[in-house]
Amino acid sequence: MTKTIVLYFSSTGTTKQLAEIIANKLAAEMVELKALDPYTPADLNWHDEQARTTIEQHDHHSRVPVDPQSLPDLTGYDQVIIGHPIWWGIPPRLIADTIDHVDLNGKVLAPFATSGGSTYARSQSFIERTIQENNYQTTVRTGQILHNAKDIDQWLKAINFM
Ligand SMILES: Cc1cc2nc3c(=O)[nH]c(=O)nc-3n(C[C@H](O)[C@H](O)[C@H](O)COP(=O)(O)O)c2cc1C
Repeated sequence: MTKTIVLYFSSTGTTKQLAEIIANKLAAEMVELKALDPYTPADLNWHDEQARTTIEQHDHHSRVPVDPQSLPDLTGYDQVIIGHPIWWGIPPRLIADTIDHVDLNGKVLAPFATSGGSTYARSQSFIERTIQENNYQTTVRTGQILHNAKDIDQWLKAINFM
């Protein structure tokens, strides 16, 4: 039987809600990714040029450490779903650090996000580039911005996860 795990990062709970719906639908394990240095509300203020997330997200190819204790062992899983918010058009940079530190070789990876309006296109490129940087043999499905249970059903069917 195909085994799926859902990893998610969520700073204000929106992505978490969707990750929970997905995990329930697929009867999949779910794991929360945490920043090694947790984000404060001030860090998330995109109106502030000096806010931590503004600086991190504009620092190309940088990595933000994920808490290694939040990382699961992916041995035995065939399919990996990664959920995240969109920050400045792309995934939070700890998602790249996560990809660096879990072994995605041989897995099918399906990313999704929640956003205030951005599409998934730039995030898809970000995820695919990070997979290439790690030389993983990973099949990356087309990611999507998800809003509700209906979107989730459509997406999971489109990527052959349901
Ligand atoms: C620092 C920061 C930057 C953001 N940048 C974008 C963006 O570029 N495009 C967008 O559509 N939404 C943006 N958002 C909105 C979030 O993607 C959206 O609120 C998301 O659902 C939050 O998910 P979470 O509650 O799981 O953290 C940003 C939010 C924050 C905090």
